[in-house]
Amino acid sequence: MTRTARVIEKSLVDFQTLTTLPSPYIQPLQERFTSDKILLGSPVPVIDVSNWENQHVAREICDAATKLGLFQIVNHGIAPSELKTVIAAARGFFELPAEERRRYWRGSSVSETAWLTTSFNPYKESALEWRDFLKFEFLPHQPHDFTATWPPVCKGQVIDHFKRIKPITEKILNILIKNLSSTIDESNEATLMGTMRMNFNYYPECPEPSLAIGTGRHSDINTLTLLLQEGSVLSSLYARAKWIHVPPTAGAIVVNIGDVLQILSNDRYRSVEHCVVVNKFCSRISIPVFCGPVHDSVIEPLPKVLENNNELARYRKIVYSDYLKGFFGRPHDGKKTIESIKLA
Ligand SMILES: O=C(O)CCC(=O)C(=O)O
Ligand SMILES: [Fe+2]
Repeated sequence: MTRTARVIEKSLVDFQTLTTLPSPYIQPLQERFTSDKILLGSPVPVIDVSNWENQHVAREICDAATKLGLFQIVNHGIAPSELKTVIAAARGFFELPAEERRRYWRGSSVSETAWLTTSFNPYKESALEWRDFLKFEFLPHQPHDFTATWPPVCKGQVIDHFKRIKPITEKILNILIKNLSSTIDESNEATLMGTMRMNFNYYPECPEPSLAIGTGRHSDINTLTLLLQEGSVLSSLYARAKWIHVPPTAGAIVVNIGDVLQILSNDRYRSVEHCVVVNKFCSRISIPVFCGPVHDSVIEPLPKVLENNNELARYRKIVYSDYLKGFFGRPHDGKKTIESIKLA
């Protein structure tokens, strides 16, 4: 058995007494995050969504989706105490004894819709990511009791968080699609929001953070991600232009545009490349909720967008399950997946 194989059989959380970074986690120089790569003075928009009907709010959302592909929302209606509860539930899971956590290990999880793993794609990566994650899937056509096998330590909080996030996701998607002179209807609903997935991402303290990466550069491939994050400047999310810090802000939710919205809008909206840096002294939790297509959706620019603007599709059509295979078949690698279906 190789050293990499041994490492990925257990969670990072079980390595906590290390003083140096194990070699499988050492990133090549060009992927390490150094301060000269950070763009200062270019703040991520923070949008107050206390009144969804306000035209100004819609304009700010569409503007941010067009320019950076990422923004934060505040006054969204989820109380700070409710957000803290779901973060605490995630920590509760990663603090369970190893043998309890192992029951959910990918490939042998006691649940078909919740599983734990480490890094992103450990068998394809030349350097591993410094992160464990527990994924929960809300897919159509599940038996009504599909959450029964989820970890009792966090199950209730995951269900509650999902119920609170879902209507916010729908409101943002409605605004973005309306701005394309289109509407959400039976023809596109399953593509825009047929599935929801939630991660508990856990980034433990890292002995040599400057050599590691928490989550490698990528854009999310779904439609829209609503992410709850804790952290600090040195253990946090960064998004591209150069790299812009996405400051953890109490009560705020990060919204990021995924590839499917970029494709559907024929490049009007931009999916945003992002990555996560890790820290020597504090661990970090983030909880993204990924809203996306059902697997058999055909992804292509919306006919209305092409028609209204008299333009040609910039992407070839693709069934979402094939798009997923492309993304999950390689390490995190910037925007390679969307580039692979771009028409010349
Ligand atoms: O931890 C974060 O802030 C972001 C994680 C992320 O990009 C992802 O899970 O897709
Ligand atoms: Fe992401």
